[in-house]
Amino acid sequence: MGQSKNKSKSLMSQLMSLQRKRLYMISGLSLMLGAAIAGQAVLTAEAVERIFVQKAPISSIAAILAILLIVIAVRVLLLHGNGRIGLQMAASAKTELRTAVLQKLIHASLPAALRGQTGGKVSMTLDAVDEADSYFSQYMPRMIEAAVIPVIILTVVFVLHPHSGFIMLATAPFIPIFMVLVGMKTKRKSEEKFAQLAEFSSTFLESVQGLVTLKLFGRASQQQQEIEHSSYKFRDATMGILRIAFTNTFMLETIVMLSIGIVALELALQLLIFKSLSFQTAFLILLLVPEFYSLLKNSGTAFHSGRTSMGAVRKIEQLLEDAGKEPAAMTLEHVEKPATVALSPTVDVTVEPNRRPPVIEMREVRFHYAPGSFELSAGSFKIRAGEHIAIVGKSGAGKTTLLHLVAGLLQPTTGQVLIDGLPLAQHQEAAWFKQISYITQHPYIFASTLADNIAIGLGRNASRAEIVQAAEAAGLAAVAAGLEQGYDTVVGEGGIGLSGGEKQRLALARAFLKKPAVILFDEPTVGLDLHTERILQRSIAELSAKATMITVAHRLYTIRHADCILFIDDGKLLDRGSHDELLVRLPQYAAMVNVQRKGGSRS
Ligand SMILES: Nc1ncnc2c1ncn2[C@@H]1O[C@H](COP(=O)(O)OP(=O)(O)OP(=O)(O)O)[C@@H](O)[C@H]1O
Repeated sequence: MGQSKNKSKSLMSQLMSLQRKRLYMISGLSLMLGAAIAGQAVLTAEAVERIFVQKAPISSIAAILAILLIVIAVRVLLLHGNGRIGLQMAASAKTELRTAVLQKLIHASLPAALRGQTGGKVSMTLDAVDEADSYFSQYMPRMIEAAVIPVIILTVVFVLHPHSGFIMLATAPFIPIFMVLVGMKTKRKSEEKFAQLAEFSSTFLESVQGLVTLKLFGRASQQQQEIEHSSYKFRDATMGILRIAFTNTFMLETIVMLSIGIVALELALQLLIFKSLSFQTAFLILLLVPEFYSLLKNSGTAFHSGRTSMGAVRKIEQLLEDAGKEPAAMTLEHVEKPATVALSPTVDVTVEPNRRPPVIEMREVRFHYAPGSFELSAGSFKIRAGEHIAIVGKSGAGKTTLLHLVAGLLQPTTGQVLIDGLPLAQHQEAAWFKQISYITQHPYIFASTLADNIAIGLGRNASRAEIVQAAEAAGLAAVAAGLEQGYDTVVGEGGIGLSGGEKQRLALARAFLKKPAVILFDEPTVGLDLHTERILQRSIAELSAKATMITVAHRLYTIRHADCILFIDDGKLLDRGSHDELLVRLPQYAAMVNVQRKGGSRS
């Protein structure tokens, strides 16, 4: 807890150190502002003295009034300047924060990226970062003003009339003491509020995404209640903060009023009873005292919003810490999408990979997601360059986990994955991802045109000719031809939907553009129509002709044609070898093949 508090400070202080120049500027402007406030009071007192006490004609104070107007204008400009710098600080700090959050999320390891709820992360990235605004736009400028200007005012008052100065000095600390007490409570409440907001956003997002499923299972109204409940909790947390804010303002006003009253009473006594003070001095002090307390009061209000912001920053920091907990694996940014099916003998186009396929070696690899949970023990084996490997085993055996270890999306708990003899962790992440295509069962389609979605396969801008060529090789050209705007049709969210087979062809087209040296392929478990399956089979065969291919295989065809089959059972690599070898020496494999044959799996 104590440690996390320090870390919160360090994130804030990191942000503050980036703003050092602006903080100096605010300090400088605040000094001038203090001088302007004192000057305005002096000039006003002088003018009032001349007109009302000395009964001088208005014309005699024309010069004073003119200077007073200039001083007021300067004061307004200085205030405006401080406000602007505050806003600039907030804008740049928010950019830093948002960039940090997005970078962390993008570069998080697979388990870290999947941890937590999407809606919560979205609300954190957008709302919590926005909430940090007031720390920079309000809290810091007001705090600097409160540290500089009251000192100037106090000095003037002490010079004029030390008694009033002592009263101000004695009453002023009540404001910061009160602020600290309230602030502590506000920060905790603010953290609560963000937890509630994250929960509310997650519930809402889940409900929208799973609306069809919820309706089909008759859970729509129950989910509605959950949203309602979640929104009430968020409302209560917000109201809790507002309640503190209102109480805070009321208490501050009371303290300020009492303090001004005490100084005014003392001035009146000195002026009327003891006659130890001139009207001009008393009036000047009376003008400065409200300025003094109003600055402290403003800093009190700013302190409240500053604490709220700190709660938000603390939440962001937690998110950053969570996302950074697994330094292990590489990022998801280059992960490719799905496709289907197995090898086919009809290869008629040569796809030259970007690089020579590497030798992949597993050395005593073990992995677990969390201590005590599922453990994968993959042992040691080598995948030769250009070899076609099938990973087989029951559902939940650990096939996808093994694929992710090879891809570098997960890092072994013990042991190593070596690429061309060098540990994967020592390879440049971007360079490694450039070599691989990961074709999952559920390719992600971005809300953009079909052409843009294919072009993702290439790190640079792909030409239309390259896109069309890749689409043709993946059997997607016919799909594009059927669309009204062809390759410029918007697909994904907000555009037209694509069928499962079309999505897989799109994923393949991306891979054709990329020309990977290693293809990781999570074969679809669901059947596709024969035509689609043939197209995909041919495309994948073409793509893998000169690449290393590792398939989580479900089809007997794929399994039988693999150079080597890895059989995994309950997290253990039981055996590896060719189809014929395993049939003879591994009864579990023979049993699985038997089941597949009986099940009529295409072979
Ligand atoms: N992110 C995760 N955190 C914790 N456990 C996980 C995670 N992902 C998978 N597991 C667990 O690891 C085990 C292996 O999962 P994996 O996805 O590798 O199996 P699989 O053989 O690919 O299964 P399937 O064929 O059904 O896709 C399962 O028990 C699963 O519950």
